[in-house]
Amino acid sequence: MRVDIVSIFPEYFAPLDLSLIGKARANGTLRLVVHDLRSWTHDVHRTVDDTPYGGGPGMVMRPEPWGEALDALAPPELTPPRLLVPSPAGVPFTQALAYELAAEPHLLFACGRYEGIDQRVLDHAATRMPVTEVSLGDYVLFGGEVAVLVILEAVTRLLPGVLGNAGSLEEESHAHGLLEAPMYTKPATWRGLDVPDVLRSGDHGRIARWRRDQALTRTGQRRPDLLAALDPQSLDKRDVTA
Ligand SMILES: N#Cc1ccccc1Cn1ccc2ccc(-c3cc(N)[nH]n3)cc21
Repeated sequence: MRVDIVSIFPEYFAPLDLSLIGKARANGTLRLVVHDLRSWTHDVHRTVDDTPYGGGPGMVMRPEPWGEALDALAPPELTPPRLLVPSPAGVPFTQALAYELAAEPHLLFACGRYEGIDQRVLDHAATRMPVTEVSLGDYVLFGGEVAVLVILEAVTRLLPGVLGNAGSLEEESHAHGLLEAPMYTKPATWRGLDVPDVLRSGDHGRIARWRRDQALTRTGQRRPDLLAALDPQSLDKRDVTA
């Protein structure tokens, strides 16, 4: 997968040299390049923002540098990338969207700052590539960089070979639309607290049922919205027995 990120704070992405994302870049699974938006400015002050039409607080990112950056990174002769623009006004970022993005050959992230990017940048880009404004949640960040770090981590871990044990993808939270069951490791007793006996029973069928029950209980308690969204077909008959 190719990933391009455009930001006025390219140093925000230094963490992408670390850990499993760093390994994915080193082995070629992830070809990631971070670009400084100011590379596409031409004035002595390298200006990227201006006052908003219609008045209001703060500044808006100018369209010209963004237009030149997207022209350079998504030239008409190449297959267009999918443009992702973090925004408080975006669609929710979910595990389902992470899987969708993990199947894309080329992602292009536009990190806004100030009060956002001039809308015409997104409108013009949408005439030649898929554009998705994406939100991490109902709160407001300073800019898109933190959101891109989150999205990239969620997407990269889904790429083939990045996670050592692919099985762990199957059982984790949101993999089946449920929160995952509680996890335990040694010692069997810690500060007077025991690991549930079933997990030490060696009965894998019983353990799987216990984990499923725990996942359903947790999801019902913490995220009833997820439970409501579950396809009833995905709940086997044992899930509904009292
Ligand atoms: N836009 C905007 C905006 C609008 C009003 C006030 C502050 C900002 C700051 N900002 C500039 C870029 C940008 C990118 C993503 C987020 C963002 C995403 C989520 N889920 N929360 N916040 C915020 C961003």
